[in-house]
Amino acid sequence: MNIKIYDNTNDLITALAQAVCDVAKEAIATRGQFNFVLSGGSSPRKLYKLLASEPNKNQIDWENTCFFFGDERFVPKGNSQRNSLMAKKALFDPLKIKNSHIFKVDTTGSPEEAAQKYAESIAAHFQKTPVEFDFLLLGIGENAHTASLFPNTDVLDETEATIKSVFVKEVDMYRITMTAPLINQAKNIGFLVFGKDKSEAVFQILEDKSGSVVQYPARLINSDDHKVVWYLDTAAASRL
Ligand SMILES: O=C1O[C@H](COP(=O)(O)O)[C@@H](O)[C@H](O)[C@H]1O
Repeated sequence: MNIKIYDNTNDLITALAQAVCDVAKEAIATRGQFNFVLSGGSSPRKLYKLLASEPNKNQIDWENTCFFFGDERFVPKGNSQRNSLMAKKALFDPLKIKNSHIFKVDTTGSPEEAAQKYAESIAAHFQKTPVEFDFLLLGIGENAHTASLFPNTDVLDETEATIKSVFVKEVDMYRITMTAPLINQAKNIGFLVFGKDKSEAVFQILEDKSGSVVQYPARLINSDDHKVVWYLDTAAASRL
């Protein structure tokens, strides 16, 4: 298991930003493109702002970077709950990223249609090559969900590497999410987790042997694999 623990959030975010830059450089040098999956919620805001400012912004060739979302809230374009809106403000606008490089979830149809269209746009981008993102960023909730893989939802049983819609009773809304098999195909996965409020979930996911993935969905992400790195601050790691 690959767990990195930092004294404070700033050190954590700085290290994670450097890891993103390193993967981006390697991906662009070898494959000509960096495919970067963003997470939502509030935790990544600081990371996005750091990536969009000196010196990090000059380390990545943004012209050859494409952005995706691990999950999205099924709400209309421009709604303040959208994960893509936070990324727009913190990352895309400051870096003047072209719209054609941002793969957003279109929520104009039904949730099922949104998931299908998103899966199709990703497949079209990768053409005939395997859908393996270069860096896939994740967070967790206090209930151990990751992306929109929430406890006790059917999408946890999905065996196909794809995009699915799911109604999450807990938050009373539809979400569009990458399935665990799709996430696990990524070349590099980074969990960004800080704060004491997440410490119990971190323990349940990484160390506790009781319960199941149905209760702690982030366990579906292969933590044994060296490509998965947990970036924690001491507060989030305090139960380990
Ligand atoms: O619902 C979500 O929550 C998680 C964690 O968010 P945070 O606000 O606690 O950082 C996030 O990773 C996921 O993308 C988001 O949709």
